[in-house]
Amino acid sequence: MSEIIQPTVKQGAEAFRSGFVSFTGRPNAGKSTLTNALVGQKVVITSDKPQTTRTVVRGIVHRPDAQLILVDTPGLHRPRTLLGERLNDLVLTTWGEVDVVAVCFPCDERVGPGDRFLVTELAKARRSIKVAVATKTDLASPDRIAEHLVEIAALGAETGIEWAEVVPVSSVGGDQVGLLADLLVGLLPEGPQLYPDGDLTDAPEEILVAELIREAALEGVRDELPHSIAVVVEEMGLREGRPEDKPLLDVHANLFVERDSQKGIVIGHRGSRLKSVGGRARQQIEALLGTPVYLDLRVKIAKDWQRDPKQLRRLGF
Ligand SMILES: Nc1nc2c(ncn2[C@@H]2O[C@H](COP(=O)(O)OP(=O)(O)OP(=O)(O)O)[C@@H](O)[C@H]2O)c(=O)[nH]1
Repeated sequence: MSEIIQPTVKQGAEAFRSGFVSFTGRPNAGKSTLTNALVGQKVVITSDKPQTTRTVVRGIVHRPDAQLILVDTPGLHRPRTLLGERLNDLVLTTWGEVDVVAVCFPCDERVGPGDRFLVTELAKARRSIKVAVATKTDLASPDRIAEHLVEIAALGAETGIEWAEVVPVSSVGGDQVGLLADLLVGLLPEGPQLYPDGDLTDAPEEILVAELIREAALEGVRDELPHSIAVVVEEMGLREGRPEDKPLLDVHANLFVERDSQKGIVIGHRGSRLKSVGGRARQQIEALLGTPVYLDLRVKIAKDWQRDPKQLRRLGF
């Protein structure tokens, strides 16, 4: 899935364009949902818990005239843990490498200090073109959207950023998503196709599967617990000796929490919660990979892993 093929330049009246776009914005701004809406399939997980995104995952939009590679970054925030610092570093590095940075400002929230912090940092990344996206327009009145666009323009002026475009969209309603794709393509440099037709992401399957399990585990948990959950796929492979028309994919995964008390919550009364998490995750994995799945999911404690460099490495950060 992840191989980069030899560049081929597609022929046509208009030159083919290709490049990288990074969505950024405060936690919960709708970046992951927008990535999936543009790709047309779920390639990154989403949730209503802030700071869901931890890895840089790429979604790939294939068009006859262009290839748009979307880089989904964690939300930038004032770091409180070592994990927080690592995630912020990842964001700053990404901004220096992409062609376009698109900042998401959710319409159901005012432009605020969190946005100002982020945009002030972004202004330092001089190389990339900047676009503003007003997300979640389905949650706001036309008047509120208009006001929001004015606030976004003012923030640009205040921080010295010149927005190449300011685009209102609703990923859930599918509103203006196509227009946003057109505008982004227009900002990309001319270049060859970078990924094979049909590839929608270059994240390894183990990562996608771990993320789907984490997404299922995040549903219904509160407070600090979402941040304490990490999932690692230890082993994944087709079970041997199965008939060719009845394959079964074995997935062995560990779900880490930071404390004993959290383990109890995740497992639930007599394992009920873990069972439903496993069931939901299994359905999503089967939908993604198109094979029946046997999911062996175990809960383990990695004490205070968010603050421990050794544990962070082990969990892939
Ligand atoms: N109504 C509505 N909800 C949306 C829209 N886009 C995203 N959401 C919701 O907003 C929440 C956050 O969306 P995500 O896409 O996970 O946000 P994110 O910016 O990637 O979040 P982090 O990974 O935490 O930084 C989820 O509950 C989404 O369903 C939209 O266009 N309309």
